[in-house]
Amino acid sequence: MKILKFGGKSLANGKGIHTVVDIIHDKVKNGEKITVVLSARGNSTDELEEILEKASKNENYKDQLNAFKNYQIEDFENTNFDSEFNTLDKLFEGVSLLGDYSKRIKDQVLSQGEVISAKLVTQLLQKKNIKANFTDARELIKTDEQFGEAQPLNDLSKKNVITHFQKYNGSTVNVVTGFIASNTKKETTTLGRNGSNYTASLLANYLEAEELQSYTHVNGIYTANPDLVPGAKKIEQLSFNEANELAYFGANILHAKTIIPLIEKNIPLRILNTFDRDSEGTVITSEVREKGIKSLSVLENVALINLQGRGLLGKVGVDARIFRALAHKNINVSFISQGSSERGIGFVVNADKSKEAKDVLEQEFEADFQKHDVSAISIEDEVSVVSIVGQDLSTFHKPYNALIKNQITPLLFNNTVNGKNVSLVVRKAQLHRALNVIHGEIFEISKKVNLAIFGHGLVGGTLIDQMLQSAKQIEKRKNIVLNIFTVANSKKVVFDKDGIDTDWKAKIDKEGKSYTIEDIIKFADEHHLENLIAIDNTASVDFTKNYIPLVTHGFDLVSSNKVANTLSFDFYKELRAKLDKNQKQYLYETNVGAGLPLIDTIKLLHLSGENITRIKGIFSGSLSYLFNTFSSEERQFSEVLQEAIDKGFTEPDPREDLCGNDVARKLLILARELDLSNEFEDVSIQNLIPEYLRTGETSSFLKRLPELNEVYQKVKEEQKPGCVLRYIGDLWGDLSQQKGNLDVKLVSVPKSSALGQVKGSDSIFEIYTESYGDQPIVIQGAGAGAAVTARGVFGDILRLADRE
Ligand SMILES: NC(=O)C1=CN([C@@H]2O[C@H](COP(=O)(O)OP(=O)(O)OC[C@H]3O[C@@H](n4cnc5c(N)ncnc54)[C@H](O)[C@@H]3O)[C@@H](O)[C@H]2O)C=CC1
Ligand SMILES: N[C@@H](CC=O)C(=O)O
Repeated sequence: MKILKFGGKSLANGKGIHTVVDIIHDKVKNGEKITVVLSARGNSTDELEEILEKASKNENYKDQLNAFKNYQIEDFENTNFDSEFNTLDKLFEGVSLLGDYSKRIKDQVLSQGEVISAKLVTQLLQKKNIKANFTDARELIKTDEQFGEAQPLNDLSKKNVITHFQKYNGSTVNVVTGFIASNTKKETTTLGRNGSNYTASLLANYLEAEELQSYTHVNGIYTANPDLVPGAKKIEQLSFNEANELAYFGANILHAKTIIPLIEKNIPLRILNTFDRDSEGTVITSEVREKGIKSLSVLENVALINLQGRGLLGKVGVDARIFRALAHKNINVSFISQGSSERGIGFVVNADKSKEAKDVLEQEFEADFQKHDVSAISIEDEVSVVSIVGQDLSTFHKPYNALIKNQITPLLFNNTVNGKNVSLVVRKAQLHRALNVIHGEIFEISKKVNLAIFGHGLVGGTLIDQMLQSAKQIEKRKNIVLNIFTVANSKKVVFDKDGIDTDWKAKIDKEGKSYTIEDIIKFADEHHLENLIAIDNTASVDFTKNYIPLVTHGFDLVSSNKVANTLSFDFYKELRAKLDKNQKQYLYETNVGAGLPLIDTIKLLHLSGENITRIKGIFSGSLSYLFNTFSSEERQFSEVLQEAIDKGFTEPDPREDLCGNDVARKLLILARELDLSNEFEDVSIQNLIPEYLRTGETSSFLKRLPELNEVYQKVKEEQKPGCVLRYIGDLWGDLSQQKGNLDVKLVSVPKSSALGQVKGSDSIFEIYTESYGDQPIVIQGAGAGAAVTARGVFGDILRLADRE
């Protein structure tokens, strides 16, 4: 004999009911001996409870009651539930008159949900010529008188069940009401929420069934709730002990009580999906596998109670008083954490008991309040408990660190003495994100990194294309999913929580909306996006105002934009303090030398104590191209400059390069890497733009480029023979002092020198240090260009994504 139990979601609508009937029909036709246990349909139990509440408050409950009745019959015209509906009418009327109800009445009301669903399925089976028998569990399962949470009287119940089933020789399907029972006075009782599973498990035990099959709307037990964690994986097999732990820690697909009758008779429990008949589900047996399972479960409807006070410190018997007072009111405490330094005790109770728990404790500690030994008893309602079942403490640092990096600080932490389960209380608003972060870490499945890209011009646009092209490879090789959830320019933004696709440009043109940075933060928050990185590919001063809000809302930063690192030294320090405080990182390798590994090299040399004495070189890719080409070819200055612009080497406004600001910024960024506190104004800059061309629109400047020809032709011709023009940056002086000397200027150098040899758009950086003496460390390569810069930004993103 197999016991089949169908949950409310399987029975919620006509399609579900017919699927259930088909499953039963097929099994019977297959010659299987089965008994069926049913829950109430859909949300019927909750609905009945709500109507009851309304009736007791003398509110209009009749509309909702009529809707309830219609729901029960709507897809099934020939059914008749007059008797159940009359019972409900009378019960609600009585409650409405009295303005109150007892737990006994509530059980009578709620029981009608199971009676209706079992009667309905029985009738439908009979119509399909299956011998089906409506079985009211109240006739069989006898309990004590604890209405709402009744305990079965096992001997009596077992005797009743066996006698009843003996009446049927196995060819009849008993369709049994789950959840409900009765006491010895024949009054209806219920077995507590999720009680239908318990009914099925009791029947399996009494009848020594071969298997209990619990049909749900999911394919089995998952490593986490797949509705909340898309990466959750199905668990094929579990031991009873593991299932028990999961049940205790909130896996509501199981009920802790369900397992025990099955363990007693070693009956496997299989969790199946009504709507996916090919799935094997999860089977729970006594077999223990060597490598235990890990799973995440959640208790959502809980509250955290905090008892605080100086007088609690070291006082004997406080805990005992708390537990005694709560036990007296039948309030269960699931997790507790005690901190002597905080002089407080925090513990978790069911949310619906939190108010009562607070009242009880206020009474118990009334005298202690007066003596100021206890200062406050507070309730935090909006919390959830996440339990990592099977989590060894030795590796717990991984999920914990990941939580902290995502700005989720658990309110309370608790582990079992065997060190195999860890529970964390987190704020409800952070639950979704917390689950995904922990799950990603403990199962080492792909880590999702959520990216917000600001600026999609030459660099930003190339970066997006590079990322979309390599995303699959990166997921395969590094287990990292790069999810670009937003792209924004100076005016418009598009969002897609699941990641933009190759049509992003068209989307931003057609669907883009205006935005503020708060909209981006809100979107990430509302969609519980974890591992956030904001990428600045603008050249905007204004945008840098968003850095601190982004950091304080949990974003790491990557930027090709050099502005933030070259604003006042105060802002530079403030940003770093905010990054430290929020445990966030800011990477900007492309700020100097585009894709060249310059900043990292300087940082490491400086950190390792190497004394850097001077950094000199050609810092600008565009000006390198300009002067290399102009010096070696007989061409107009303006023609070569236009070429540098067209090749994407210059800044969005090329005057930023020509006036020396871009090189000055790079020099200042390196100086600050060496802990020098120079300001931008400290840089001595030779501006290459004649004064009369410095102001006005970029577009009009671009039209007047030929006016530069005469000036630079003269400079070229006035050089010594064998010399070429180079625009260089030089950082020098006693670099152990607060400030260094920073020079940006046009020089004429021998063609045969290191600087004179540089070609194309290459940059060259000579790093002089104490240990290397006169022989500088030289870094040379493409110093500008959208492709190399985007690659460098991509590298920074991967570095952040890859860290533990
Ligand atoms: N081109 C190169 O070789 C290198 C460039 N960089 C840096 O890369 C950055 C981007 O350069 P390009 O792509 O050439 O510029 P671009 O002008 O082609 O693109 C800039 C983008 O930023 C957007 N934008 C401007 N202000 C904004 C704001 N306040 N909020 C949001 N978006 C805004 C624009 O709408 C545009 O999409 C610059 O900071 C530049 O210094 C760094 C290293 C090398
Ligand atoms: N405009 C810059 C681009 C890189 O920072 C340059 O020419 O070097």
